[in-house]
Amino acid sequence: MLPTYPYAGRTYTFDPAAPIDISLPLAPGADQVSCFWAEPVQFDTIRVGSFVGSVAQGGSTNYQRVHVTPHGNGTHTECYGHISPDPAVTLNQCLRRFLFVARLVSVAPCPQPNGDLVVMLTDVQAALATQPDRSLPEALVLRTLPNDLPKRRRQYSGTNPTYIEPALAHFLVEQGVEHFLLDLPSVDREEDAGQLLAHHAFWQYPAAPRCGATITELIFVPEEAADGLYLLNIQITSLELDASPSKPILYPLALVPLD
Ligand SMILES: N[C@@H](CC(=O)c1ccccc1NC=O)C(=O)O
Repeated sequence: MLPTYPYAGRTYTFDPAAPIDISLPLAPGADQVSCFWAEPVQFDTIRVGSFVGSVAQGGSTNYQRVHVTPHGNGTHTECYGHISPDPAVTLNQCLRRFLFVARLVSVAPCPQPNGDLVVMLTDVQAALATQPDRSLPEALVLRTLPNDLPKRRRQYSGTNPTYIEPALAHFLVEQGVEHFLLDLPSVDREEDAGQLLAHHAFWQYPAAPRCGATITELIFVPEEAADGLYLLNIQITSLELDASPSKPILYPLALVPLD
C-alpha cells in the first residue's frame, strides 16, 4: 500500500521508491553548471603532520575541505537573507518544513525588444490553465523550455540568462506560493544595477518580509516528469547563511478517487 498525502480536501498517494531528483550535482572542475562568476567547486585534501586525508594516497580515511559558492555552483535554496543586511536571516532559520505540495509547469521565455529572454506571467497563467486542476499549492516548480540537457552544465556568467517578469513574482505572492523553484541562475536579470525586482517582490522585502518563503535556483527537471502535482521534499544543509546547496526531490502525486 502506498502512503497518502492530503491536499485541498482530497487524498493523494505517492511512491517513496520513485523519487525524481531535480538537483544538479556539485562536483569539482570546470564542466559543471556555473553562474555569477563563481569559481568551480573545489575539494582539498587535508594534510596534518604525517596524516594525509586521502586513502588513494595512503591515508586511513578520505578527509577533504570543500570550497563551494552556493549561489553560483549548482542547485541552491535561498531565503530573504539574500537581500537583507541582517546576517541572522539565514535559510536554516527560515526554512522549517521540508515537505510541500508542488505544481510543475513548463513555459518558454519570451524574447524582449532589448534581446532579453523573460518568463512572462501571462505565459505561466496560460500553461496553468491547460492543467486539469489550476490551483496553485504552496510550491511552484518552473521548467523553462526548451529543456535541453546542456542546461545541466551551462556556463551562464556574462551570458545575460533568462529571468522572470517581476509581475510573475507578485502573482506567486497573491496565490500564496511560498516556495518557488526554477532551472535558471536567478529570478532576476544578471546585471540589473542591484535592483533584484523579482527577489524583492517574491519576499515582499523590506515592507513585509515573507520569512518562510524560499527561492531555489539552478534545478534541472528531467523530461520524464510531466507537468502536474507532486510532493516536494527540499533538503538543505544546516549552514547559517542566506543560502544552501540543496536537493529538491519530486514524487508524483496520484489522486485517490472518491468512492
Ligand atoms: N543582478 C544583481 C546581482 C545578482 O543578482 C547576484 C550577484 C551575485 C550573486 C547572486 C546574484 N543574484 C542571484 O540571484 C546586480 O546586478 O547587482
